[in-house]
Amino acid sequence: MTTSLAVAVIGAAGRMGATTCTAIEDAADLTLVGRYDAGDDLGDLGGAQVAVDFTVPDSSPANVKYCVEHGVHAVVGTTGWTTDRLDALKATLAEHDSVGVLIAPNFAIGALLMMRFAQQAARFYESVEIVETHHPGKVDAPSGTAARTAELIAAARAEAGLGPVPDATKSDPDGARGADVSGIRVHAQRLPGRVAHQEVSFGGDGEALTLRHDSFDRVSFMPGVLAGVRAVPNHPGLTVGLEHFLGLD
Ligand SMILES: NC(=O)C1=CN([C@@H]2O[C@H](COP(=O)(O)OP(=O)(O)OC[C@H]3O[C@@H](n4cnc5c(N)ncnc54)[C@H](O)[C@@H]3O)[C@@H](O)[C@H]2O)C=CC1
Ligand SMILES: O=C(O)C1=N[C@H](C(=O)O)C[C@H](O)C1
Repeated sequence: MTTSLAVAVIGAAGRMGATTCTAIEDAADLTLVGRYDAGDDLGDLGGAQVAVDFTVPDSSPANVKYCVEHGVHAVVGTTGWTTDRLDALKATLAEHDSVGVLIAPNFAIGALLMMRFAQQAARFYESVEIVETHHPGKVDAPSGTAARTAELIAAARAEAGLGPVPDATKSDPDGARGADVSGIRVHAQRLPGRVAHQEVSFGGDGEALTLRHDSFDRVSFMPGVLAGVRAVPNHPGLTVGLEHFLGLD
């Protein structure tokens, strides 16, 4: 007989939280034991073995700390995990070494593949830029996915001995060239009708390579979220990136 994994959702009233609650309810091997949103006391998290956090960047670290301190594994989709926040979480996890936390900038399988392909292509091209497009309700820019893609590309470029991306711009008072993330230009668009989209454009002598991923619906994130929920109890400590649970590393 297989036992069901008890799961709580934090941020349950939000766009991703609500979709996640439905996906858990529809999964035969998972039981939704708690829905929490802003202002709720997390209490014993309904007896959850795993909590999923889709809240806001400034709330997520405290929620995840609470989970770890209560022996509950966590799957985190919320963005905004700076190095300082990750370091603080690692310190908490060091005191609770049987607990696992997965922080995933993007749960969509195609987005993970796009990031991996971008990492592979990076060393072959002199120039690269990223354009991310999201719904106007998104509170952070650039997206966690774009920031992570830029960091992966920057690391691959450095390893290949590539210098800075050529750019003759001398005057840009309004920031038309976008954000500089680890030396990679990132541009963010916010448009109604969009969910989550990213294009990585590489340029070389007389050629271009464009990698594009589109999430047209939040259900695109659910197979990844559920894979993370099922795997995280077997991965104590901190894992950043769902790819590490999918054999993509
Ligand atoms: N990793 C991934 O694949 C994805 C990540 N995201 C990220 O997930 C986060 C949430 O996105 P959405 O659902 O679109 O936002 P949303 O604004 O629709 O939902 C956030 C929810 O969190 C609640 N909340 C705020 N503070 C809270 C607290 N302290 N405790 C409990 N609940 C709290 C809000 O009331 C709201 O219901 C964002 O950081 C977004 O970038 C979104 C989509 C996919
Ligand atoms: O806020 C969103 O919607 C999304 N957030 C994540 C991000 O910032 O990368 C993942 C996905 O892009 C959707």
